[in-house]
Amino acid sequence: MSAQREMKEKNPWHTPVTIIITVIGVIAIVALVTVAVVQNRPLPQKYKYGIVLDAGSSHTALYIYEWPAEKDNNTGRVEQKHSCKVDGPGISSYASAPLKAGQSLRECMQKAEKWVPSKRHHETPLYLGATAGMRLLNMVDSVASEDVFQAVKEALQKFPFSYQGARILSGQEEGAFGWVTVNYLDERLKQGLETTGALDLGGASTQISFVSDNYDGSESPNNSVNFRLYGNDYNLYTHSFLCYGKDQAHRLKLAHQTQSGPNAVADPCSHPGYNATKKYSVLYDSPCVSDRKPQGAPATFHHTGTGNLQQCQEVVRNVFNFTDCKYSHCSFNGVFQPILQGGFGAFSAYYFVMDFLNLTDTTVPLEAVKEQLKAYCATPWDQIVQQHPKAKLKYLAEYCFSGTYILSLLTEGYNFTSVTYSDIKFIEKIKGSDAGWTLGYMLNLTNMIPAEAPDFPPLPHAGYVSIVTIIAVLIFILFLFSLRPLWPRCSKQQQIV
Ligand SMILES: O=c1[nH]cnc2c1ncn2[C@@H]1O[C@H](COP(=O)(O)OP(=O)(O)O)[C@@H](O)[C@H]1O
Ligand SMILES: [Ca+2]
Repeated sequence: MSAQREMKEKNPWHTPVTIIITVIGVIAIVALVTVAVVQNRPLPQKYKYGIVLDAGSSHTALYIYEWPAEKDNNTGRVEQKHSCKVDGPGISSYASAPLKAGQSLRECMQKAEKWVPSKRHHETPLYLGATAGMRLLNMVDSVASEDVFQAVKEALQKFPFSYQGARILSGQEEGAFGWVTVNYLDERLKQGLETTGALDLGGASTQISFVSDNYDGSESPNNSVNFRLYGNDYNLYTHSFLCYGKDQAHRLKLAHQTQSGPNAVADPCSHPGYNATKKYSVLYDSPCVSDRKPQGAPATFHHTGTGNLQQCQEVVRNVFNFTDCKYSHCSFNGVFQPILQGGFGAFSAYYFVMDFLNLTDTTVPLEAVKEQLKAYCATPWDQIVQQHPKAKLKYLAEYCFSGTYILSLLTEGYNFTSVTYSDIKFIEKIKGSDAGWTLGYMLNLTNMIPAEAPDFPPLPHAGYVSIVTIIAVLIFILFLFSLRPLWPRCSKQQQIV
C-alpha cells in the first residue's frame, strides 16, 4: 500500500504543476484546432445561375448553368443543371407568324423559373443566341428576322430573369464558343494542357475549330480568334460552313440530284423501298439552294431509295467544291484550313447520327465503319421502320445520308485520314454538361474565365487543419520536455518496486 502511494507521489503526471500544465495545454490545442476548423470551414454552398437559349435552325433548347456563388471567376466549376427542349421547330421557322416563336419558348421558361431558386431570379442572366437558321432568314428577309427577334424578346422579358438580349451569333463565335465549352469542361484551359478541337454539326451550318502550331492567323485572318485564358494565349483556327449543316446539305444534294431529271430522284442515300412525293417549293425554300431550281420544274417529284453507299458517297461528294484553293491548304469550297492537330470532340448532330448508327467507336477502322454503313444503307425501308418504331420518320429516312455525309465531311472535307480518324471522339456530354456553344458563350459574356491564372490558397482546407494540429501537438510536447528539470526522478525506483 505504502509503495503504491509512494509511486503515486513520485509519478510526474500526478504532481499538481504537470497536471495543470497538461490540462491547459490540451485545452489550448483543442481551442486552436477548433478555431482553425471553424474559421476555415467551407460555408454552406450558395449557387448562382445563368440561362442560355440555343435557338438552332431545327429547334431551340434552354440550358441552365449553376456555379458556387463565391467562385464566380475561378476555375472549371460551372455545370449544366438542367436543359429543356422547346417543342416545335426552330425560331426561324416562325417567319410568317413571329408571335408563335415567342410563345413556343414559354413552357421551358416556366420550367426554368422553377429550377432557379426564386431569390436568384433577378440576378440570373438570360441570353438567347440564334445560329444558322436565323442567319439564313436574315439573309433572305431581314424584316421577318427582326420581327421574330422582337417577339422572342417580348416573350423572354415577361420572365423575372435578367434579360441580356437575343441576337444572331456569327459563325466564328459559334465555332469558338463550342471550342471554349469543350476545353473548359475538360479542364484543359485551367491546367494549360494541349487543347481539343471542336467539330459541331448543326442542321444549317457546321463548324470546325482547333489550335494548330502551323497557324498564327496570318494566312486567312478571318479564320483566326485570339483568346487569353488563365494566363495562356490561344490562337484558334475556326470556320463555319453555312449551308453545310446536315439538313441544308441534304437539300444541296437533292437539288443537285433533281437537276438531271426533275420528276423523280432515285436516291442511293435512301433505303430500298423508300418512296415519297416531295414538293419543289419546300426543297427550294432556302437560300442555300434557291438559285438551283430547275427551269419549269413541276410542283412535286418522286423521291425513291436504292440504298447504295458507294453511289451515295458520289452524290454527297458533289456538294463540296474541291477545285480552287488559293491558300497553302484548304478544306473545301476554297476555304483555308491549317494542318489538323490533336484530338477532336465531335458533337451535336455528329453524335446523334453516329450514336444511332452504333458508330461512335472511332478505334474501329474507317473501312469497317464504311462496311457497317453500307449494310445499313442497303437495308429495306420497311425493315428499318420496323426495327425503330420510336424513331422520328424524318430522322430515320436520313440516317444513311447523314452517316455518309459525316464521313465525307470529315475525310474528304476536313482531311481526316484512316489514321487520324481515331483522333475524333463523338461526344454528347462532358461531365454531365452538353457539348455545344452555349456554355462558352455564357462564360465569355459573364467574364467567368479570367485572362490570368487565379491565385489558389497554397493548401486545401483539410491539409491546413492537419498541419496546424500536428504543429500544436509538437509544440506542446516540446514544452513538456522543457519542463523536465521540474519532473521528480522516479523511474529507477519504479523499476525496483
Ligand atoms: O435525335 C436526333 N437524330 C438525328 N438528328 C438529330 C437528332 N436531334 C437533333 N438532330 C439534328 O441535329 C441538328 C441540330 O442542328 P441545330 O438545330 O442546332 O442547327 P444549327 O446549329 O445549324 O442552327 C439538326 O440537323 C437536327 O435535325
Ligand atoms: Ca446548333
